[in-house]
Amino acid sequence: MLKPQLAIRPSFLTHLGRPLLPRHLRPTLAFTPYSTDRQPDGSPPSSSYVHPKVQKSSTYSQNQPSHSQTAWDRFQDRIKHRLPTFPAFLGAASLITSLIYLQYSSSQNVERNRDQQRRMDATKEKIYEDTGLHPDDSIELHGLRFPKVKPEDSPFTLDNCTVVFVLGGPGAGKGTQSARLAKEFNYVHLSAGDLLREEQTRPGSPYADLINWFIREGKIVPFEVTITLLREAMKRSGSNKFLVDGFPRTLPQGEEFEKAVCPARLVINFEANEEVLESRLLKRGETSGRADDNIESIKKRFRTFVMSTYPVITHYMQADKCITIDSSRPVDEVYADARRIFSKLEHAHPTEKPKVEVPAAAS
Ligand SMILES: Nc1ncnc2c1ncn2[C@@H]1O[C@H](COP(=O)(O)OP(=O)(O)O)[C@@H](O)[C@H]1O
Ligand SMILES: O=c1ccn([C@@H]2O[C@H](COP(=O)(O)OP(=O)(O)O)[C@@H](O)[C@H]2O)c(=O)[nH]1
Repeated sequence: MLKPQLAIRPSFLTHLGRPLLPRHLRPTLAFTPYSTDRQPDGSPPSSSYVHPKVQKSSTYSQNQPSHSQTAWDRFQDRIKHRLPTFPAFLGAASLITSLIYLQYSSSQNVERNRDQQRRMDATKEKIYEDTGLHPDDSIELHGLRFPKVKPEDSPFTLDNCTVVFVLGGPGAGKGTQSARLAKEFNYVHLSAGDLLREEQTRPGSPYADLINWFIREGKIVPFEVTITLLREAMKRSGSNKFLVDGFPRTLPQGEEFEKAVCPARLVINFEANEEVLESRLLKRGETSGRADDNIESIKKRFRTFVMSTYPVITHYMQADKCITIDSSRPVDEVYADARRIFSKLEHAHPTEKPKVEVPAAAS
């Protein structure tokens, strides 16, 4: 009985080399039939014994290379005798080329990095000479260089504290109402704007130019500066009840403050339309001496409020932590609503806002 047996033993190299050969040189799979019958001399069947009927039709004449040998056969022979084949040669060549290229590019990188380092050192020296601030400990923003503030250097977390954020557009009456509330309900009133203005005029403050520029432009001073000033003021006060007026100005500021210092108990939003706000601010500008109470800065402040601060109010409204008071009414009327809220705050459940009905702001 004849059984076919694969003469080509599958190996990685035969598969590797096969596609490189032109189609007409590729072998068709040749079978070397062998017999399971006993051999003519009576010895047991052997895979090396080829039946005479099929011996002639075999593609391979066993160990003897013949003139009709194909390129594939020669390739097979080379593998068998562990001689280098074309794909192996190609692989080795590409490996060597890659190594040479890697070596070349890494030496180029080293040179480029050295060059960059030299340029950075020169710039740092110049910054140090020009500003007296060490470049590694300072930041440049809008052409202004100021020392890096690291709130983690002065950690301050309050346990058992009550913080109420007082928000609203510029001129909404945050400062006016907060001052009265703080007095009556024994809170410490911290106006972020006032703290920044104090820092701006403090002799030797490295942040003076920076704060001046941001306030005049109606932009929000980098948070690290403001939170540091707030923390210092909170520490100094020795209290644990704060009305934080005009802060947070952005969502990340609120998140950071609540995480690092203390969660807000409540948010009061004083609301009035831009027409009312503008006329109040222009009037205040006649005597306030503030660099931002002029029409150009006011317009910019309105834009910043809508873009950056209103989302903070919306966020706390959605969290059911915010009460809005119509502040376009006279000061006393506004205060009457505000004090009703604070009267109930002490007795309200610590996670709930006080249930007080206040008239909606006119749109
Ligand atoms: N309810 C009000 N009606 C009229 N004027 C007000 C009222 N509340 C505050 N003001 C005045 O408007 C200006 C802005 O008030 P302020 O409390 O400084 O606002 P904010 O702190 O929100 O900028 C101040 O001159 C203040 O006296
Ligand atoms: O947390 C704050 C509070 C205030 N400001 C700056 O201080 C200015 C005045 O703020 P303030 O609250 O004193 O006045 P408002 O604009 O609300 O009338 C703002 O326009 C900002 O430039 C800031 O950058 N971060």
